[in-house]
Amino acid sequence: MPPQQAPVIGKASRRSWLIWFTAALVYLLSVFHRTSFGVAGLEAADRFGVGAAALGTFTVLQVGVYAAMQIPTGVLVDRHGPRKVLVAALLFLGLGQILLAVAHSYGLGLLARGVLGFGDALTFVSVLRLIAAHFPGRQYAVVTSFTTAIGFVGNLAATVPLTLLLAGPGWLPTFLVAGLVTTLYATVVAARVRDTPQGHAAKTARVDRRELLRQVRTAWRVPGTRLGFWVHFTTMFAPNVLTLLWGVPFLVQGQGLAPATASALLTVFVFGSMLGGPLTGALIGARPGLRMPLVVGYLAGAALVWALLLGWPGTIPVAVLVPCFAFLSLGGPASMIAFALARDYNPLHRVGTATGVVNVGGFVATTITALAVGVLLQLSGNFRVALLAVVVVLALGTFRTLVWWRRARAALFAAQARGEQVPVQVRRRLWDVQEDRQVPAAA
Ligand SMILES: N[C@@H](Cc1c[nH]cn1)C(=O)NCC(=O)O
Repeated sequence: MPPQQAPVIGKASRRSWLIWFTAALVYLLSVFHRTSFGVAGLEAADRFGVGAAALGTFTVLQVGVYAAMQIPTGVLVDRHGPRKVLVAALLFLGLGQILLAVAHSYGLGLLARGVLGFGDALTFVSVLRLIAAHFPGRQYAVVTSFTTAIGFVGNLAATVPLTLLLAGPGWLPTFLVAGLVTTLYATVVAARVRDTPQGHAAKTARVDRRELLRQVRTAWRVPGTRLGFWVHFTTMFAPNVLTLLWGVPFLVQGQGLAPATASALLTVFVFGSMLGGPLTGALIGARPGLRMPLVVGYLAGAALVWALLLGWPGTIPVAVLVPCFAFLSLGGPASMIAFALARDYNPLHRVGTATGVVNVGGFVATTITALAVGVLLQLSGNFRVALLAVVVVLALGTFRTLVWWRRARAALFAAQARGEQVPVQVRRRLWDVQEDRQVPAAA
């Protein structure tokens, strides 16, 4: 087992904030590259000579690679430290974008987005691991939410500014410069980032595959990690499915809106998350006991929103769509609660792995739902029927979240009874598992 690192007590230093900011800019670049296909899609279709279905493959491939790489990323971060993994992330992101700049065939385009998805997958978990090492527990949620807010600047840069660059200098110079800048930024990260306030993480001995699997299994068995997985699964997939793939087709083909109006409506998700993230982070940082009530409140509200969207007779007015999307945009900030659970219920040397496990949840749910919506749309030709896939995944995720909330609480009661320190003090309720059926303790 790797040596334990001391958690930060008191306040984070100025140096830790600078290190975090340097790493958060990697996440900004990552989100910029991830979302750049949103506005480059039509030009890509022209360049590669493909239709809309083939374009959808780019998104599914990218999200699929991202999801598949989360657990390996967590393990890599715990073994080698976030600095090295962030440097690797920038090199893959840069290479992917440079390949895309010069690609003229669909095959090379797909390879480029796959490489880019690989680099993207290495980023977020590394930044969260860095935050866990550099900041005290009570600041974790708020610094994490600042990170995602910075990520949304990358998302915004990939909208109008990228459209202007593609229309002006064009595809090759735009993506080439974006790729080169990203690659060069790796030198800054290598020079400035430190894994822990003391320097680099203590070197861990080489561990074999069985030991790595044991590390993943141990993280997965912790009720707090499992709860985090289901919280992430259930809260963030619907905003993702709408913003990454089906939002524009639903609004244009299903609701008869102009493409420009549809794109403008989807920015509600960006601004909602940018505002909601720091608010949620500050709230749960100050009152960790509110974490699960907030998740359950969001899930109940999301069920109502989907009932309204899918049950609305005829065309849904924009005045209804805007508040509905604003509410759904809070799914991203709510999903950050999942990472706070992973951080609180795992020792620091396993936080990367647990974070990776949790992050698989939302992206697996996104991939499954995006594919299911496509299949149902093909079969029915009706968006209301196709989007029922969202409702089914929401119901499944809510059920599993409630099951694991109850189990995680039982583990907390058991730990409290043993006199152990627990992240949140909880009082037994009528619906809690009874004492004679307690499950093993978290962490
Ligand atoms: N929960 C998201 C981030 C988020 C926050 N607000 C809206 N979205 C997440 O898991 N992000 C991972 C990533 O790589 O972006």
